[in-house]
Amino acid sequence: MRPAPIAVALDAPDLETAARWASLVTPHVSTIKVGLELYLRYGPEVIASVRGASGVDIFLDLKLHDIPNTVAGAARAVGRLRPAILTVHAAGGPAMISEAVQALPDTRIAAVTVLTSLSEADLERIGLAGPPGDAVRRLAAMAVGAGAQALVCSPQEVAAVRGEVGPDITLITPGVRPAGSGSQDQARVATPEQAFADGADLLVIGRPITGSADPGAAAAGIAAALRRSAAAGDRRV
Ligand SMILES: O=C(O)c1cc(=O)[nH]c(=O)n1[C@@H]1O[C@H](COP(=O)(O)O)[C@@H](O)[C@H]1O
Repeated sequence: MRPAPIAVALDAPDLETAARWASLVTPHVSTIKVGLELYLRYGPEVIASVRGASGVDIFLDLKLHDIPNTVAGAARAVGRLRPAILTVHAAGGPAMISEAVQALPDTRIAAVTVLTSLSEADLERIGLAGPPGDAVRRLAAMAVGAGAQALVCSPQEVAAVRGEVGPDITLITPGVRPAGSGSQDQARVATPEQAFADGADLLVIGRPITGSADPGAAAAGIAAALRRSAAAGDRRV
């Protein structure tokens, strides 16, 4: 059985916990995500620890955001870790995105549009007044024009973004919460089934899996729910 299109966010305080979560979930999911907490504490060695002997894809979520030359150098610096996906902030602009893409030809550069933790009220305070979907679509089109092969947006916008950028761009959605789970610090959320039905290619899920008493069973349960959705033909795009 193919692993489900889920990236488990290993937002762990220590390497042992991250490696344990990784070994529990990798039979069920395609991807594991290493973010700032682990990478800043342990550096590149964390990747080998969580990858283990598995063939799981590594999603390195560093959300790079700086001038183009600095981001190009940072992207080259992580190239030897062979991440399948590396994030940059779309708001860094087209030249920055393009430099990251050129620096790492074998990695999918994913541009983060509008963080899923931000509400419409937050966006107004930042100076992006209007529905979040408008800013997400603008940033998505700009990022793809600059060469990004993947985008990060909330599941609430994924169908609109798919309409904007077409079928060939990988759409990644955090802000995923199984029915009955609390949204915590996420503002724009939907269920895994909804995100998948609306066209997400990869669902980023952290605490609903890693905060469960049995992360392996939680990952397997969500993977099975996605398989049922796919079998029922629920995917609309
Ligand atoms: O780039 C990301 O992965 C990301 C972008 C975004 O807009 N929102 C977002 O939550 N994320 C990441 O997705 C994960 C979500 O984790 P949970 O909220 O625990 O499911 C975290 O590791 C975040 O860093």
